[in-house]
Order: sequence, then structure tokens, then C-alpha cells
Amino acid sequence: MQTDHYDYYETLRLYGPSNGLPRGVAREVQLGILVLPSNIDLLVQNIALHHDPYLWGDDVHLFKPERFAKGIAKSTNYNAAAFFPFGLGPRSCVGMSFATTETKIVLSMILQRYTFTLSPAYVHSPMPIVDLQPQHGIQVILEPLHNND
Ligand code: HEM
Repeated sequence: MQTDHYDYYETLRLYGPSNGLPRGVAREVQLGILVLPSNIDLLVQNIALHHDPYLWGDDVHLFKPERFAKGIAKSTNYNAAAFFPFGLGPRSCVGMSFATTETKIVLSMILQRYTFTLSPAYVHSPMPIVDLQPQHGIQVILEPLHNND
């Protein structure tokens, strides 16, 4: 990931679509102080680590893009397990670069044509269903920047 999209990273930290990485344990394995028996299912909850005050500080629940101002490595104190919205390792997301580029293109296309503000009707309620979703949708008010757009 590049180091110049603070808002994008902070959005992925607090509201990334992935709630956890499902894994199956094929054979008994020792993981730190834990002994994991074979044939169990695990959910490695990146969302919990992204909301952990021990890793992110007491303001963990605030949207503060400037945490990433010096890049991901410094903001996580070089702990790769503190921030992994696209997973980690060989099965990490193959669509990461595509999703990042697409987000930038779509946002820049919208912002060239509209300003948008959050509607007073919006109720903040992120909800893990399959992925993380706004429970009641996101109502925004679009104002065109140019008359003939
Ligand atoms: C912001 C958008 C996205 C996020 C946060 C995201 C996140 C993730 C995560 C957490 C995983 C699981 C990694 C693991 O289990 O270790 C994953 C896997 C995957 N993602 Fe994404 N993803 C995004 C967009 C996309 C897009 C746009 C595509 C395709 C165009 C895509 C294709 C895949 C595929 C094929 C896998 C399975 C990789 C494998 O099992 O080897 N993702 N993604």
C-alpha cells in the first residue's frame, strides 16, 4: 500500500469491509501460549485489532487520518498485525491495488462534479453482516458544482 492516502487508511481501519479472516486449523499447532487443536475454525478478527486501544491509543474510536501521516509502518509501531484490512500473507487480497485505484478514481470523478454532505437523516450504525455495512444506508446530499453537468 502507498503511504499518501491517510483518509483511505483511516476509513479502512475503522470501517473496512472485512470483519475477520476465516481459517481452519488442519493439525494441532502452538501459537504463542495457545495450543490450537486440529479441526477447529478460527476467525482472526482484524476489525478487533483495528479497534484495540492498546495498539492505537485512547482515541482509537476517533476518525483521525493524521495517524497515518508518517506511513503505515510508523503509525502501527512496525506491528504488521495492527492494521491488515486486506489480510496478510499468501492469501491476502488480490484486489487490493484495484480497489484502491478504483476508490480514488470514483471519488475524484464525484468531487469534480459535486460537493456532498451527510444528510441529517443519517444514523451512524456500522453493522457486521457478511462484511461491515451501514445498517440504515448512507444518506448524502449532493450539490452539483456546475450547472450543465
Ligand atoms: C476495499 C476493498 C477490499 C477489501 C478491504 C478486501 C479485503 C480482503 C480480505 C481481508 C481478504 C481475505 C484475505 C485473507 O483471508 O487473508 C480478501 C481476499 C480476496 N479479495 Fe479482497 N478486498 C477488497 C476488494 C477486492 C476486490 C475489488 C477484489 C477483486 C476485484 C478482491 C478480490 C479478492 C480475492 C480473489 C480474495 C481471495 C484471495 C485468496 O484467497 O487467495 N477484493 N480481500
